[in-house]
Amino acid sequence: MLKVDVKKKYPSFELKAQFTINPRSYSILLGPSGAGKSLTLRLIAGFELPDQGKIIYNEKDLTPLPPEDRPVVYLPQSLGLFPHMTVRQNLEYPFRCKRKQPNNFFIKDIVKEFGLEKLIDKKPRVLSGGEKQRVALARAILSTPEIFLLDEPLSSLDFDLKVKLVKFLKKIHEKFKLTILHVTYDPFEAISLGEKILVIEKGKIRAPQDSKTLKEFFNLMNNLEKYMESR
Ligand SMILES: Nc1ncnc2c1ncn2[C@@H]1O[C@H](COP(=O)(O)OP(=O)(O)OP(=O)(O)O)[C@@H](O)[C@H]1O
Repeated sequence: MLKVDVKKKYPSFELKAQFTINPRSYSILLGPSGAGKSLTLRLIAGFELPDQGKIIYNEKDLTPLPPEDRPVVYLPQSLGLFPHMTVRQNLEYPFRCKRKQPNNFFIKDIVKEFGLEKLIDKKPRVLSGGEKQRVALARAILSTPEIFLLDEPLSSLDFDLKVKLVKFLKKIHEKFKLTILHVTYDPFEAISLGEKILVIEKGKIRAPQDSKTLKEFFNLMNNLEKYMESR
């Protein structure tokens, strides 16, 4: 289990985050722009350090560890694919990073699962938004982390593609039994994917069992129908 209990203060923003993530669960951190979603992920990944508090994973304190020693992968909004490398080279990167020979059986499996066969020798600049998302997710899986931190992974996609990738993420989550924390401002993504939805507003995360949050959650569900109709 991942336990987050941290505070971080900037001159114009303060984050107080206290929540837990269960193993193999799909959790959503839902909130508007500027609420502190990316900052929360960056604290868990170790790219930022908290002013107070700790991040504990399976009884181990991750707080003093550098990003490379944490059992997490952080998938940024920009995806971080290497533009000068082909899809294959991007997928091999997690192995090279750990100074290991690429596991070609594992790569082949993932390429098939993610439908990347025809893209394998292409460079990221010629891929569509959805294809880039799939390559980035495939590469994240090949790095075999224990926790996936996905920062608005579907935000740049049109609605039809988003629906496809939502289904795909669900399938991948179930098949590989992943622990995912997915950040979004989109209630559709939250409700479609989240087994647990944490709501963040102005740097404060409210636990899902909190009644106000639940009320908001049900309002979101009611709004979902209207949202779908409006597309
Ligand atoms: N290194 C930093 N220095 C100063 N302020 C920061 C820093 N990092 C984040 N902030 C502030 O923290 C607030 C939350 O930023 P964050 O990127 O977490 O928002 P977000 O919820 O992910 O928004 P978006 O959906 O637009 O990406 C912002 O007001 C931002 O200016």
